[in-house]
Amino acid sequence: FSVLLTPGLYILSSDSSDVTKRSDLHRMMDMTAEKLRLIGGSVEMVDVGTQTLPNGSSIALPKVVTARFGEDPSKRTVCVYGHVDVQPAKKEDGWATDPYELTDIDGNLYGRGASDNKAPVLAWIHTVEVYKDLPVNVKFIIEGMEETGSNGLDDMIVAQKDSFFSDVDYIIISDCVWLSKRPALTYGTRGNCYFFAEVEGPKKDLHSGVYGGTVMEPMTDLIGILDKLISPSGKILIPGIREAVAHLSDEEWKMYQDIEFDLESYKREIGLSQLMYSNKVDLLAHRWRHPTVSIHGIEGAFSSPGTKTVIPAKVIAKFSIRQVPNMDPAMVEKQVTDYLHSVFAKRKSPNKLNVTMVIGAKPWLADPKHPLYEAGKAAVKRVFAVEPDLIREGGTIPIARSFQDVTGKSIIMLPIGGFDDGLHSQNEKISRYNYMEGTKLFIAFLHEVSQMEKH
Ligand SMILES: CC(C)C[C@H](NC(=O)CN)C(=O)O
Repeated sequence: FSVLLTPGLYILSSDSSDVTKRSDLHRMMDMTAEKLRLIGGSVEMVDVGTQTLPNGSSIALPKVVTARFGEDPSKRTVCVYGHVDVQPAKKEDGWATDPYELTDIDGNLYGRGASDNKAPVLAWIHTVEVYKDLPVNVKFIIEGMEETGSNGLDDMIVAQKDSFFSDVDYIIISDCVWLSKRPALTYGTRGNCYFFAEVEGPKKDLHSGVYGGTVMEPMTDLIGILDKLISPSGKILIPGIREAVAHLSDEEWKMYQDIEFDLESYKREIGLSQLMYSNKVDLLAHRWRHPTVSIHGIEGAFSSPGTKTVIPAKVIAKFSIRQVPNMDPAMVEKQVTDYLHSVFAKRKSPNKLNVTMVIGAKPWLADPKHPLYEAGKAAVKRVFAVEPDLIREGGTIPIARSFQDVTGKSIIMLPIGGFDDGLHSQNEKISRYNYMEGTKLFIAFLHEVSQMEKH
């Protein structure tokens, strides 16, 4: 994947959610391991088992790549986590360029996974490569299933807690972006509970002219229950969800208040004239530390151009709920399942509803007063000559909380992606500036960590 930063070259479509692309994902892990070996790492590819597909069959999960550089007991040891799988992307989604051909336009490198998370992983590899004498020991753990919930990684961490992780002092994650043009350090992420809600009716699709009006349609049922998840003003309607949310403390409110963030530029960036909240603190709080429901798509629905007049026999809605302290995915699974069944029952439909939670990732929160964040601030000041923003992230790094709970190590998130990188969207990119200065930031950060007192 060193091809990532060579414009005009093919980037592997390492889409972890599309099982037909699994061979590309396996190649991606092999190339990652090879790159780490080439620069002198002791590399292992850890088998994390298989994945069971909805049809009951199973396929191999991509191996997790671990690497070690240096074993000097007098130095601190950091572990860098990253992922080289990506979200789905098709040119027809509205990309200006082929998502799998890296394209350099005006200093921006466009391609799926450019910012999330291939360039940051590569920047870490280059960091290790350029140091003649690393000031700290560096370990890597690079996975290929982050975008579908880090399947298999939890068990691996538990299994290697007393081996791979035993000498690790700190864990560093660079899988997020700045809030604005100002560099940032991230101390919290939301979790994610991802659901499939399937409504199944007739044994096959039906002609809506011939059968319409005589059957209760699965799509109508599905849209009806989806509409009961969240109100137009963003109030989650599932009983129990809002009650679990931790209160926003005065200290946190003040931190948000002090962050420079311009709502007008935010509107411009996403192309909207109105937001859900019109003041900065409310907006940031709802982006970072309140739950939300997002409806992502409906499998089985007619979605091509044109006018097919069908009644789909079976439709599966995909939606997710971002998790914040003190929500618990197991509890959320029960709340959502019970609620949707009760709403569906009121429709008195003969169709069948099946609700399953396919990802249950917890939120993560660190103490931004930990000395690791002082090291981060010093590194940002050295490279960018400004103080970083201390921010939370609305997205999810599924494994962050397990790293914290299982290994007990302190974590810092050190983003290098730009606020407008378009993660998961059309025309994802990373700028050459962020990539180059970001690499310098990592180099400076390792130096700062080597100067820290051990915690
Ligand atoms: C559980 C999600 C699919 C994880 C995903 N993570 C990221 O985008 C970070 N690279 C998310 O949607 O937040």
